Amino acid sequence: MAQDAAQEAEKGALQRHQWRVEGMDCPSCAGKIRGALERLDGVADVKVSVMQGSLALDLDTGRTAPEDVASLVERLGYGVRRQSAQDDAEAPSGAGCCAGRDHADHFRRGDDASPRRWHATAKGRLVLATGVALGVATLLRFTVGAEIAHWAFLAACLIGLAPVARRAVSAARVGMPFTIEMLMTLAAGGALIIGAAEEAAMVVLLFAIGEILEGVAADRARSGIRALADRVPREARLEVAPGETRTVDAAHLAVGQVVVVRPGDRIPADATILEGRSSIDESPVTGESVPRDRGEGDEVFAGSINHDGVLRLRVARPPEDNTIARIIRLVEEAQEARAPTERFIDRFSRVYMPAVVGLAVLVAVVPPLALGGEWGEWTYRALALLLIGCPCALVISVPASIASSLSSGARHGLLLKGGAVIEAAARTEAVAFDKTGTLTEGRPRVTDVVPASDAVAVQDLIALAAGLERDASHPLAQAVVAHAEAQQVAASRVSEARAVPGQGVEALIEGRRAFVGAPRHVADRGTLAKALAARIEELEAEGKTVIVAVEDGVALGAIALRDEPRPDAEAGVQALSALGVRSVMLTGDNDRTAAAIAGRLGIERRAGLMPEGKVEAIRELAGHERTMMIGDGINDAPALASAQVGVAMGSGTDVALETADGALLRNRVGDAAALIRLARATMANIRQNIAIALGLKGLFLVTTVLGITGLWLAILADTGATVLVTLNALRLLRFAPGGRDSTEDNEAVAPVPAAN
Ligand SMILES: Nc1ncnc2c1ncn2[C@@H]1O[C@H](COP(=O)(O)OP(=O)(O)OP(=O)(O)O)[C@@H](O)[C@H]1O
Ligand SMILES: [Zn+2]
Repeated sequence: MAQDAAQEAEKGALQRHQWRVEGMDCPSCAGKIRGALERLDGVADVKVSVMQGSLALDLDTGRTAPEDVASLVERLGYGVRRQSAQDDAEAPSGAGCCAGRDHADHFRRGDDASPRRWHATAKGRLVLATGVALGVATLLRFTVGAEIAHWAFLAACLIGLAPVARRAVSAARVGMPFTIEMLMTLAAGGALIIGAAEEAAMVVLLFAIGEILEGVAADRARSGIRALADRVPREARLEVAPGETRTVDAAHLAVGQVVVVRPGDRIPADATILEGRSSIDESPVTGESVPRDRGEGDEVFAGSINHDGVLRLRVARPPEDNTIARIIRLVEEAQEARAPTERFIDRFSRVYMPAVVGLAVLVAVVPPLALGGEWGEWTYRALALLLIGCPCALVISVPASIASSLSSGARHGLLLKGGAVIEAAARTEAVAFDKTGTLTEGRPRVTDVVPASDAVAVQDLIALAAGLERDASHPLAQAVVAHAEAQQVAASRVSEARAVPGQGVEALIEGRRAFVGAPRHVADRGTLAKALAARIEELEAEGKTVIVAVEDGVALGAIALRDEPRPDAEAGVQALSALGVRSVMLTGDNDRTAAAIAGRLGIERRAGLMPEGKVEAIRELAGHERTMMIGDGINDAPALASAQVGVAMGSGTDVALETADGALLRNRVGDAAALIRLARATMANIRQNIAIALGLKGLFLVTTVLGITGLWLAILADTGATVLVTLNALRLLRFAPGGRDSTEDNEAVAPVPAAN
């Protein structure tokens, strides 16, 4: 307790500060910044996000000034701009486009993240300058002669090397001697000293080009997800008076405001329809390409396209909390979440760099001393080895694949929260589906009403059931109430209604005890006539769910309901078994009903499960098979959490987006298989990338020590590997959930024409 208080007091001195950082291309950049800042006095909880280009940390300004943080980041070679401070006069007045409204505007516009033309960046100018100098030097060699050209090459090398060396020294001064910049500086500097100026200049140029290419690749993966934000229109037609609208900035809409959306326009905010009916294309948000019919009271997502009707909408969420904004945020966060493989690579490269430097020293020293080798020759080989120690390709191999994969998935409504989840999903052996709302539409309808005897009127049976179910939220309850309304039967008055999870509803009706619910739970509460029981079994064998209404210890009759399987449920289960993945249906429904449905879909079943029983069933499955649980996210959070991977199905439910490991936004059973295929494709891609990176390194390590390849081939191999690895990762952006020949899915990804 006392310790807590002390920590609190200490925390009181710390304040959160944020910056935007430009020029970070890979996790090693983030690592460098994090490492350097963590060594500063009075700094805690440093968060660097490569994808968002942001830096946040807790700072005790008494010990380190915010300006010192910024200047350190600058010295490491990055552009930096103060974003916001919690409460102070230091906030750059008027700096930035939108102080205070940062998030809303940035997620939509992504100005800061949008790539600048490469030649306008510091790195771009460096490449141009070095390239021109190198060209001039080459020209001089063939005209004036080698003597003067040597000095020109030296100049070209120094032009390119100076900023790199500065960054290397800054990093070394804050305790990080082993950086890529340091390797470059040592190698190129050493080459200059042994008189290989021409090659040194070439190496510096190739290194600079490689850095730019890396940045381009990182931007590609980034813009894949940023593009989603552009689907929200910038303008909205705000209703200012009945029948009168004014065009306003959609980023400034507030909850409760009313907007009008014309046919063909995009919807500017997550909203509820007040008036109008239209077919709405939600593909920009959920990836679902079949438009849905929406009317009064329905919710719509920002970014969806309104096809045919004029809609009046009430804004339901502020712009920065729109579903699409949350999806983007989630994917960006996921892109930072490190996979186990990635952590391994990180640790590996931390050992790898010093090891190669050590090897280089040995190569420079041992052969000349022990074997009488020539000093110049072996120094040269050692310098080339230093370049091979650059782990760039290796370091970006995993995150590049994961970033592409997550972007690609998000565009098809397949969300996974990070690399660790992808790894787990790829190894899935069994998928457990919740029945209601996941395998089925979740909209049961009453099909049969069966009174227990002629003494009971159908109307009375419906009235009793509807009275009991009136306030229950279960889909069965809603179906019964809807049926009563359609039949114009007034619900009976009940009191003290109480839902019994997994069983039904109990209540009092004029002082008598009443119940409606599962037939197997009737026994405790009353008697079920033989004939009725037999009829119930028949109905259940048809795949219907039957509930029984009991009053005063006597079952008055049964109501059968049917919940249709989703149209692609059977195909979805088949797609999974084509991947070698077993499917199991979990349900609270009775076994006969479950068997009828499972038989149609070709899926295994566990029926009659109470809510806690589902969790147990998952634990048991997950105990001997890697299990993915797919549920509608509404009340199966514990079951989702018990599986290796918990995936929520259904677009827009907050629970789905926030609590599960992943989500299928398109309400398609087939997307379970698509998710696993994407995860497997990603893992295969990662393995290829590691093989490319390590393979090329290994190859050139050997050829360098043997003296077959020299300095510039070493750096070319490094740049080449980096480019290959990123290009390979970008292939994942072309993933099609329905398989290679699915054209329909490609349409869903195609850019939709802007509405305004
Ligand atoms: N409000 C209710 N009215 C009538 N019956 C109910 C109600 N709630 C539960 N039941 C009965 O209990 C059974 C199990 O309900 P539970 O909510 O556990 O499963 P479910 O959500 O309907 O199905 P699934 O497990 O497939 O998603 C239902 O099939 C039904 O017979
Ligand atoms: Zn890098």
